[in-house]
Amino acid sequence: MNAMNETVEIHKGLAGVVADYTAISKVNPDTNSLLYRGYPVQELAAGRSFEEVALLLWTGELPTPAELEEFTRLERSHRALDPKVRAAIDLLPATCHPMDVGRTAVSVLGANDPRAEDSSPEAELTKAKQLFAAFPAVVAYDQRRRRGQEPVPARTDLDYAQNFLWMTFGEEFPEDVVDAFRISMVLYAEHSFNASTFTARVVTSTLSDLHSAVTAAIGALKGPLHGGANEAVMHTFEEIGIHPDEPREQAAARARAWMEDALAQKKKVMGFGHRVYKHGDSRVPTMKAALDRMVDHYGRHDLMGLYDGLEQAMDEAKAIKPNLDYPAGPTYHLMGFDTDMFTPIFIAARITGWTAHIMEQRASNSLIRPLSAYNGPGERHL
Ligand SMILES: CC(=O)SCCNC(=O)CCNC(=O)[C@H](O)C(C)(C)COP(=O)(O)OP(=O)(O)OC[C@H]1O[C@@H](n2cnc3c(N)ncnc32)[C@H](O)[C@@H]1OP(=O)(O)O
Ligand SMILES: O=C([O-])CC(=O)C(=O)O
Repeated sequence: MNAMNETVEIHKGLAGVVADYTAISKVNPDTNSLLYRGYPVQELAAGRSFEEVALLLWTGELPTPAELEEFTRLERSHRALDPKVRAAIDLLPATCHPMDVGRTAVSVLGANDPRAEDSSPEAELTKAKQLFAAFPAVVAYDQRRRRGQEPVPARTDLDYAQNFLWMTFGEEFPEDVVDAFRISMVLYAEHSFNASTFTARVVTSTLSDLHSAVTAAIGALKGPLHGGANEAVMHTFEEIGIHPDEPREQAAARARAWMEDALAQKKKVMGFGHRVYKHGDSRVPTMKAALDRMVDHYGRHDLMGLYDGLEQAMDEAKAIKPNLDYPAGPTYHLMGFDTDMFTPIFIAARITGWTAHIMEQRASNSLIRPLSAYNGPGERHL
């Protein structure tokens, strides 16, 4: 049988392909920078709330005090766990991955939204805001039910980051911990045409609805080559062995040995490497600084030993740098999140970027449908 092999240039994984314009963010690997609507992400992480950053991504501008107040009111009034979502989650086994819970929750929210099929710009923005407000309760409820704990009702006197931690743990956290969490949300919010955002745009390009696009994006985020890497980082630390009282240098030495062995076996180590950044992820220094503060806060220098040991050994062997998932994973661990809740936290952050892209795609739509080159059997007949 003759195989057909069309000779065309293939862009495997769409690497290097520019698929469209976007005005939402600019990832620049040459200057190692990331701009949200023109603002450096480090500046936003230093001084802006996650609520302000969400509005910036959706509307293109930072909100006026009045706009922020209006959004704050709406966001705080949509924080409670929807009973229909709770009922759907309760039907899922505690053995399923929390990303499956997040995906199901968004799907249920969409099915119950009376404006699900209304894709006018006003309806889309409202749906984006409501999803932003509703999702933390899903993460909080899921972690608590897996631990056999009762849910903690949302509070309207706390900001987004404070309330997220409150609903998850039923306690108020010190300011530096809340700040590290807020910073992680800002850094995770948006990153141009990454795999999950592109998925959301593909779904939107068929003129499907916002919740369908976000549900699909969650599926793409789950994989360890994308968002799933933040929890995989913690699994690596666990495999190496976490010993809270171990001196930093000793932990570093064990981590180095583990990495040398992993690379000798040609393993991919999650939390390192990036499709676009080849000299380091623009967001890592800010997230690493937040992690350093958490390590001091919780007195867990053993974790920095593991962190440094892996990073140094990877750098020496392959010059591959950490991505945002590398410092984010241990940061969430120190705050007390269960490891498999890390990627659902990423959903909560990226809902902003995804929905901004859904609105942008819809405003200037063209069906996303690339071509393929055929390399199967030549024509044959029964
Ligand atoms: C928020 C985010 O989503 S950030 C990304 C999170 N994902 C991860 O951390 C997963 C681990 N990293 C990876 O798998 C990759 O670096 C990716 C998928 C992120 C980017 O990959 P690509 O741009 O396609 O690069 P590719 O996978 O081809 O790697 C190029 C080379 O570097 C190596 N490499 C890249 N990343 C890693 C890694 N994490 N561990 C070991 N080797 C690696 C590859 O094995 C390959 O080596 P080779 O040329 O000898 O075969
Ligand atoms: O841009 C990417 O390919 C992955 C990433 O870092 C992100 O989505 O934040």
